[in-house]
Amino acid sequence: MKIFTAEQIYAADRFTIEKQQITSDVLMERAATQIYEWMNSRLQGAQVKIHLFCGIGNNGGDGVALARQLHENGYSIEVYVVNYSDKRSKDFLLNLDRLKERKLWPEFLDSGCDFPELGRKDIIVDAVFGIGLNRNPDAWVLKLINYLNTSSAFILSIDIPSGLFMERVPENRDDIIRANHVLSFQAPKLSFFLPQTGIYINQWELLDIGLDDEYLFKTETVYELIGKPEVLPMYMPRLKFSHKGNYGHSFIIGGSYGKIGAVQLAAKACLEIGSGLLTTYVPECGYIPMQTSLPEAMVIVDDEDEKITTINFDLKPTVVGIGMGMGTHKITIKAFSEFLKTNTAPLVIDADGLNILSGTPELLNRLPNQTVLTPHPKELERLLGKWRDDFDKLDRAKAFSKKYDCILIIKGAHTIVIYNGKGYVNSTGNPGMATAGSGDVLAGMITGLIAQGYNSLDASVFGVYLHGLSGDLSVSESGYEAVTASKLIDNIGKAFLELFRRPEQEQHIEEKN
Ligand SMILES: NC(=O)C1=CN([C@@H]2O[C@H](COP(=O)(O)OP(=O)(O)OC[C@H]3O[C@@H](n4cnc5c(N)ncnc54)[C@H](OP(=O)(O)O)[C@@H]3O)[C@@H](O)[C@H]2O)[C@H](O)CC1
Ligand SMILES: [K+]
Repeated sequence: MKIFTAEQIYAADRFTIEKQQITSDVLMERAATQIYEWMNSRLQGAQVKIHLFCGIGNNGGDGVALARQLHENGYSIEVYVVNYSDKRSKDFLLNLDRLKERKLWPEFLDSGCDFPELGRKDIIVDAVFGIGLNRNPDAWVLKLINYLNTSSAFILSIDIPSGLFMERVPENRDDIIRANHVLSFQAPKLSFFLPQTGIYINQWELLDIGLDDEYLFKTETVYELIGKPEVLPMYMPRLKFSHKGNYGHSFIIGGSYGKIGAVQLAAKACLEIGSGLLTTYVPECGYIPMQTSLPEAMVIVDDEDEKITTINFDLKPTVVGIGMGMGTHKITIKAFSEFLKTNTAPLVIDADGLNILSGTPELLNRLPNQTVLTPHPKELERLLGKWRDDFDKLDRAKAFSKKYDCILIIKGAHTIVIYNGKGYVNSTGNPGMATAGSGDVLAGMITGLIAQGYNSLDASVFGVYLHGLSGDLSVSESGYEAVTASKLIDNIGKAFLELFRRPEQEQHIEEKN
């Protein structure tokens, strides 16, 4: 699903208005009706007090139109106009008049006024600012935002929490509405998915206001939210007349004394996701652990017992995954550097492989095209340098990926795969996955997908999605705290099955037919 910028959303509005031969207030009315229906289906006429805080732009206009619909259907409402500017929008004014025609008089809030009393069980509709916010709100508006945040009432934000910018991080953490739920129009907003801005949103949902399909389809976006519809077409079914040689030979290099487990996890995940063959390269101390825990894998050992000192092997891997638990000893750096001189296979680099790269950046020039790098935040910072904020981080990541023609996977609550100036924002996964070895599993999964013939970008996007889905399945079995990297591996198979599971309702209709 595309993630549009504010400019693109405004352009979509104009295109829709022109093509559907409607006025702009029809779009506003559609927006308000969608929110009304969402609220009504949950409240079912309950006599709870609904406080609507409306700005003076179109976000405020949505709020005022919603107030009218709620009132007409018997809900108990209070409307407040947050009078932060004289530049009231045309459709806001139109809807304000419609409210007054019904003898509904909003309370106007200005600097210096007292804020209304809010009950614990009340509902706040936040329609102060939408996607048009372009500067810091005045101090008294920030005070209001703070006041709303400290109330215990449920906050429903329209389109985006007020105070949250579309493309930059707020200066002060307290200047943004902390929404219990956001009802956003047509498309998700990038700020919902970044660590510094996503924290203001507990849950979000999209409402379709009928923006023109042609515009939405044709307009290219930099960011895309990756869900099932995006990954299903990537799936490569297995062929009936195939053998293990068709699914590639993965080669996983890593481990050091006390960290052989990282290779075990990556190797298991690589096999579980479908790699045809797998060889691991570990220090000698890893031989017995690898052979006993993973009988499917072949093992080559280094001459040294505790660390990798040379990477000598006599096989032609389809793909190499390197770095998990490898350490950054001088001699290991030398071995890695020598390996890069001759390697031509596609690469997935994780953990200490990344630390070596950031300490010896000249090695970056030796990476084959489309090498996949899977850094966690600290490793990413070592590669990119300190970023100003999450948006700057994305810009730096795009520039880095372009410079070295590599695929950069920014791991987080919403992992983002960066390549060729684009960002693929993952939608699966959960905080249970913040656990030891989770990254080793991801690196192994991506390696295993490349082995089977997925191109490195698809393998990254699909691998990240399946990894998150395995995490979601693990949580449904054991709760957040008990998710471990091994459980993620156990659920890779179920994640594949889940991809093809149709919603129960759909199955039921088909059975009846
Ligand atoms: N397609 C859709 O998604 C539709 C969405 N709708 C709703 O419209 C808003 C966007 O409305 P807009 O009027 O463009 O913007 P806002 O309501 O967010 O802001 C209004 C104006 O406020 C000014 N502004 C910005 N920042 C500040 C500030 N810190 N202090 C004071 N004033 C500020 C700015 O105007 P300026 O000229 O003064 O810069 C804004 O324009 C969207 O979020 C949806 O809720 C439509 O209803 C239907 C289509
Ligand atoms: K809002």
